[in-house]
Amino acid sequence: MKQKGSHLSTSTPVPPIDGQLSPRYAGFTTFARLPRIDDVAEHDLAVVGVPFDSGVTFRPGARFGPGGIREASRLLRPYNPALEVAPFEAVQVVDAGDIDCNPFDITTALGEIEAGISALAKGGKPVMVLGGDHTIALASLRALHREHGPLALVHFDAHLDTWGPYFDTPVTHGTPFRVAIEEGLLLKEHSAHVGIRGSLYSADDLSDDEELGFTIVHAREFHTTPFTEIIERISARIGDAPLYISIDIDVLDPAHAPGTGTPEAGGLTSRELLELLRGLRGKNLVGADVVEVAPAYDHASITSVAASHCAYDLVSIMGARVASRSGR
Ligand SMILES: N=C(N)NCCCC(=O)O
Ligand SMILES: [Zn+2]
Ligand SMILES: [Zn+2]
Repeated sequence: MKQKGSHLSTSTPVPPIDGQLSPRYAGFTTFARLPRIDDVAEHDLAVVGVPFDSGVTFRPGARFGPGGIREASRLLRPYNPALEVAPFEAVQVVDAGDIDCNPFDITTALGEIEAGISALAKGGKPVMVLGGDHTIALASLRALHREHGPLALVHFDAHLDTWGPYFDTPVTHGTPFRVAIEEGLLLKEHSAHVGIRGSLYSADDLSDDEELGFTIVHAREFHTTPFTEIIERISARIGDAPLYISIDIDVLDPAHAPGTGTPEAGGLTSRELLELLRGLRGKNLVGADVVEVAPAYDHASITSVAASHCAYDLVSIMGARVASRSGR
């Protein structure tokens, strides 16, 4: 059924469905009730789901992350006061649906995900990826590296994800950033992990990570270091490089994100994470992901709501940059 409030437009961006015309809990589920990619002639920024979780080492279920995040995103309103932008007004943001990827073969799936993201990013268009487990970040970095060359990375996570192979399998959700460094996808001196905590396999995990070139903002530093200083440190690290932000939702404390596969106590609050993202406004953000949302372990959509709000801020930052670059 054609939805009230949906329409095809030519000159101005097609906005999300208006909650005053069609209740926010009604109709087809797209991110923030945006138009689907097929509903518009062209897009400036795409949101895409990657329902893949064959790389997990503990609880499965992140394949249902895109659906959970989209459902929670119905509540989003068109104006983002924290960033002072109306992200869907100046540029055409679309929901590109989900990338079909093989659940039984990680290498095949990564190729499919990379191809899907590449198609959406062609010409340097920013992409907002909804995971999926953290394995998919590797495909996303490969795709965006093709467009932009080596990228700065800000990686929000409880885990380093620079471990080596598990069961002789080199690419899993515990390894994407090691492989990304090895493939030359990242600018080492401009990359950082934020929110790291929890038990490790050995003390070497930290020194191995340092040898790969990352810097770490540990979760416990949030107790001892002023928040603005942390933002400045991350911001200085990135500089003007093309930036990719990867958010593993388990960077949040399990109280703020119970719906995830490898939870670790002692994490960030959702307010802290959102403020960190907002501190990166104005950066050359070319792509981002929110991963590891596993709705089966969630309660009252706490995790999906947090993830959808992170994605909204990331879309706001990317959209504002596209708009200012094209004089819109
Ligand atoms: N990327 C996430 N969420 N977790 C990685 C955990 C890998 C491990 O426990 O060995
Ligand atoms: Zn993690
Ligand atoms: Zn991770």
